[in-house]
Amino acid sequence: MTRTPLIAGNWKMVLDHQQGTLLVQKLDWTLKDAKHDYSAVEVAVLPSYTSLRTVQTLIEGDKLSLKLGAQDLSAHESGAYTGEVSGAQLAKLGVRYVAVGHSERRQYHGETDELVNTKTKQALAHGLVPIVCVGEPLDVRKAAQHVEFTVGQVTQALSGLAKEQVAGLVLAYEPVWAIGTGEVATPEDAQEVCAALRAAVAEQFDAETAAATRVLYGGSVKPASIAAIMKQPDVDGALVGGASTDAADFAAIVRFRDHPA
Ligand SMILES: O=C[C@H](O)COP(=O)(O)O
Repeated sequence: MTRTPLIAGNWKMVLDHQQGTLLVQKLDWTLKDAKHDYSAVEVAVLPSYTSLRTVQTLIEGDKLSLKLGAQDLSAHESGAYTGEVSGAQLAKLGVRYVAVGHSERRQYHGETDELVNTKTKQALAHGLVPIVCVGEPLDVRKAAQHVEFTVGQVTQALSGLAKEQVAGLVLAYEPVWAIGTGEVATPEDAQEVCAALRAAVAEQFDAETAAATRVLYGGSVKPASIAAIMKQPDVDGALVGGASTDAADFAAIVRFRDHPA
């Protein structure tokens, strides 16, 4: 089973729509110059809600090959939920990917595994591809409980889904201690957990499903660290935060095949 690598840039709450436009234009030029084959390595950007429309217009108008993603969605279908954005609204805007259960949502907004499961189902119901994020905090890693912890998060996030749905979604392993800290998990750390998550999907669904599901690594990914991470057999891409807000760095990450591991 071949899994197309995915490099997704999560801009978090960093760029406004004008900065986002510039970034996408620079990224597109850089990748065009490098003759990037988007069918060989897929590229997505996840702007803030306020920039989605601008980036979508740019992608559509200039026929860019970048995919559009959102950073979150509401667990509700529609109605009186002030401040929330629904899966239907995102789908209408041409959004393809949506991050669900990012550790910053879990940490600062109290998102539970149950809520992550509901949001995953909402995303799928609207034809969006959820990027389901899991990862252990430092104390769990120190206690060597990281595999059990992240497998538990994935099992609950995927509960009640059909195997066809799981085959099409994306998991992202992001150890909390490596996010925005400059601490990158070693390629072997990333492989250990990504392989365990795939095995957990095989157990919960089946081997064919697990072979199709893409598993990303995230946490201080930089141009210098990506190639070794991508060499790992169970790592199918990266969810990039800080480095995705710099066009040259993000393009270099997308072009990981150009660098020696
Ligand atoms: O969603 C992205 C992750 O939180 C990683 O962020 P970072 O690359 O800034 O560590």
